[in-house]
Amino acid sequence: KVIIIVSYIILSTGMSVEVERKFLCSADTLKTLEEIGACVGQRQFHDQYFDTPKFGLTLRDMWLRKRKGCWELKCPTTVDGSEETSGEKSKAAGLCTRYKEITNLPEIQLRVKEVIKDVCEDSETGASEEEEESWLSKMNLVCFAEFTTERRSFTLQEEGVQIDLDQADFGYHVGEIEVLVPDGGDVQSALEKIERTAQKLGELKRVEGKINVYLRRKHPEHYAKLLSEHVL
Ligand SMILES: Cc1ncc(C[n+]2csc(CCOP(=O)(O)OP(=O)(O)OP(=O)(O)O)c2C)c(N)n1
Repeated sequence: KVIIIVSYIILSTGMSVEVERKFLCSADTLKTLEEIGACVGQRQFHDQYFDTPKFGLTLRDMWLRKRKGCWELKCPTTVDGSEETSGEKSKAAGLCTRYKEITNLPEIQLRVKEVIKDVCEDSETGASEEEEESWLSKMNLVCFAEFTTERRSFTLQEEGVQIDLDQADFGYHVGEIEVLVPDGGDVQSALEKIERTAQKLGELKRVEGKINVYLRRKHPEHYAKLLSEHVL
């Protein structure tokens, strides 16, 4: 009983669903955005992505990342049985991705361990700062991608969405319309907000995300495998 309660507490923290649509930000889109949106900030961050040497996480569509000292794990929303409803099978839903975003380190470690248990050493994972890097080696996780992004963020207040314009240091830029839905929240309404925002911004061309392009350029074999396994 205690184990069930503890698991429930762990699983109910640091979790939300990120619904987003990536687009090519043309000069026209930027002009429209500056007219109808409010700029809410500009920042720079460095991302490091981790996986096992045989890519045991990303081949299962799980993306472990460290950004500004914080850990994040993005994994498919279908993992926990929260399948999309028929109402979401729209054109708008097809243009968006939705991933469970976990930011609670003990839970990230639990999920990662579940997926790559075959390669883990038989020892406890530590959450203290000194032990932080040791959990990576215990789970045989190495950094396979890192880059810095310059991000400008806008908001359309009436929709409650965030629009990020990213310039990555390996020479790639991309825009994204994003809504963060709290665990158990309304994904359908997030999709509708994104669709209305996209319509306001004009004709949006669909493009790949930064890590996709990074992998295509720096790890072409793994990128090809992710395509053939239908992860990307
Ligand atoms: C079109 C498409 N893109 C990515 C994936 C896989 N995938 C899911 S999460 C993910 C990791 C990258 O997540 P993303 O949201 O693109 O990162 P970023 O651009 O930095 O935005 P932020 O996290 O700051 O909001 C990937 C590759 C997919 N299956 N299909």
